[in-house]
Amino acid sequence: MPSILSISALSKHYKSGLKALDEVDLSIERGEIFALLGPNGAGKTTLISIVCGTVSMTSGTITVDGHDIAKDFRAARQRIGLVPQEIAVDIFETVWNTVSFSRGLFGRAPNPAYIEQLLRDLSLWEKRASRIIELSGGMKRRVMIAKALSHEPDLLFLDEPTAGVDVNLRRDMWALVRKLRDKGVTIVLTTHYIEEAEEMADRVGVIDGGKILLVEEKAALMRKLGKRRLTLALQEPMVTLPNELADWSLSLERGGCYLVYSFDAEVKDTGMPSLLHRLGELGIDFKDLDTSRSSLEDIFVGLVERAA
Ligand SMILES: Nc1ncnc2c1ncn2[C@@H]1O[C@H](COP(=O)(O)OP(=O)(O)OP(=O)(O)O)[C@@H](O)[C@H]1O
Repeated sequence: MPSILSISALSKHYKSGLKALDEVDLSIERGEIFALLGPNGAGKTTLISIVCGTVSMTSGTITVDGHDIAKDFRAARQRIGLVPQEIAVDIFETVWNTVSFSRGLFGRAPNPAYIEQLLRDLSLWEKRASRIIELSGGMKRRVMIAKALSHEPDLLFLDEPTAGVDVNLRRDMWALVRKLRDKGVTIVLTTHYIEEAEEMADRVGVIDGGKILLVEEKAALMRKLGKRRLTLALQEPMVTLPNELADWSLSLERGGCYLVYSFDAEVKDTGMPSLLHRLGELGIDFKDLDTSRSSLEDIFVGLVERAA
């Protein structure tokens, strides 16, 4: 079966001369949650807008469920749901009408039972007769999702789904996205919250300056680039590292009060026991120790810095 979304050699040069996308290749597989990460201005929204037909491409090819967006736009677009960053609905319209009308715009026959189930799944059923203006911010966001799903798309784009929402709502959104995936919807989300990608994504893509820097399964990425850190709070601050410790990758932090050892998270012989033994021999005492694993955020920042 072909990928649900296949992008090849996609470039976008805005009239200003800015190259927002530069020969981007990307395939999204059916049923996955894919997180597209990138700093401000990386090209994420441009990419989504081109796939959804609101921005024209300069060159490249895009197919959605096998339909080329240049040749067969309607069929391609019908398979896509888009939840944009901004809440864009008629605020004086009711929840029910907003979601039902949107289905009609995609040429789908009315299906009140489907819309009812959708509103129930999104905890909006009780609010179906309310006007959008009467809803809380979190409910408005859920209406945007219901609207995007009204025509039963296979591929859902969520552009910054949790920007500016509180922690509880963010967790609700994550649960909702997982539920949608379990129902067979493929999800592409853009986010600045690396925690969000770490929590939800099956695969992660990193984009910067209009170029895809990396696409990788999240777990493999964390394994490959992840480091562990052993932090020792020293009894006595150290000014420099003694030569006797040159075999370990060590650094001093916070005015020499902490000794930090970074090591590969995956290797069998971490070098940690021998380091602790050596410290004992050298009479270097510590009052506390802590180990941690590098986060997707550390990996992301490292990648973008290297590219810059
Ligand atoms: N209509 C436009 N005309 C000219 N340049 C544009 C236009 N829209 C976007 N750009 C530029 O294209 C680049 C990519 O913008 P885009 O909105 O795709 O980035 P993004 O990754 O979505 O950023 P953010 O995370 O801030 O939303 C930016 O430099 C932006 O200023």
